[in-house]
Amino acid sequence: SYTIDNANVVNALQAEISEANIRSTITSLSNFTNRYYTTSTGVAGAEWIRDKWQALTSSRSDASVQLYSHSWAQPSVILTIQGQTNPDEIVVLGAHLDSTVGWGTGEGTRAPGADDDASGIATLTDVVNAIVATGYKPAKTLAFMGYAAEEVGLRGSDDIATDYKNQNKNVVGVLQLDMTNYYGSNSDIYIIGDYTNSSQNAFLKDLAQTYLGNLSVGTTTCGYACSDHASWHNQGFAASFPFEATFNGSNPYIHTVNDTLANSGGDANHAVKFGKLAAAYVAELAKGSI
Ligand SMILES: N[C@H](Cc1ccc(I)cc1)C(=O)NO
Ligand SMILES: [Zn+2]
Ligand SMILES: [Zn+2]
Repeated sequence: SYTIDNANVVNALQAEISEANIRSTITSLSNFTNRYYTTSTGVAGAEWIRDKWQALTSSRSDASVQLYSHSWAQPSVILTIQGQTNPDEIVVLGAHLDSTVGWGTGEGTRAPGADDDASGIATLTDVVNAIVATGYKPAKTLAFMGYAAEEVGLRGSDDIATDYKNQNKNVVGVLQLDMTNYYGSNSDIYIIGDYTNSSQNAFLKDLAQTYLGNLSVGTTTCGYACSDHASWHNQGFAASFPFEATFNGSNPYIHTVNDTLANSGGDANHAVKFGKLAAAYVAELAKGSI
């Protein structure tokens, strides 16, 4: 069951969420020629995230960053922050680090993937920064994950979710961020209703009402396994996916060379909302203190 009683931590984390930080990370990631799962720049993009998360958490003895190898070139990246009192309970926050322009993407193909999904990686990265800046120590373990090869069948998250299930890891909740920065519909945040957990979705809505009262929250559905949340859902874990818009209002430039920051409005203002929601999710699910 979900409780909302850690406001001092939520407020402190939310105060650190920065449009400039998120925009900077989106820019860095979309500057790789592509982040496709089989290319040298796809591997380099994953290593850039590993280095970034490592640098952010270098002062934290409770944090470690690992590459997670797959059967293809591009690894996934997992940052683990050990829980202080309930370390066996794991809260997962994920986004995918690969990009594509569809069939024929290969070495040298331009695929910036600014919204899909540099925006999700950048949003999570700023939550990590907020955790370090505030000195927040979670009661439960946090696992921040950058998934490889989402665009070719949710393959990186499928490997990891299956592995965690097989190891009987106690994942108490999963939050997916895929496309957070294109403000395409009337409401600010849309909670995806399929391949997700309905009670965790209600918790997200409560978090938004409590801590993001000025924002409007809607619901929508994908109609298929449209991002990495489905990998966790399929293994029986509670997954949720707050999304940038309705299906029809979502970013029309994705999977093209035009998925750029400029075509997402040129700033990270929409992504900030998801950073603040993710911060509330962390503090109220993983609990702990500053
Ligand atoms: N299909 C997804 C993007 C996507 C996700 C949800 C909705 I509603 C519409 C579009 C993708 O390309 N993920 O990488
Ligand atoms: Zn995509
Ligand atoms: Zn995506």
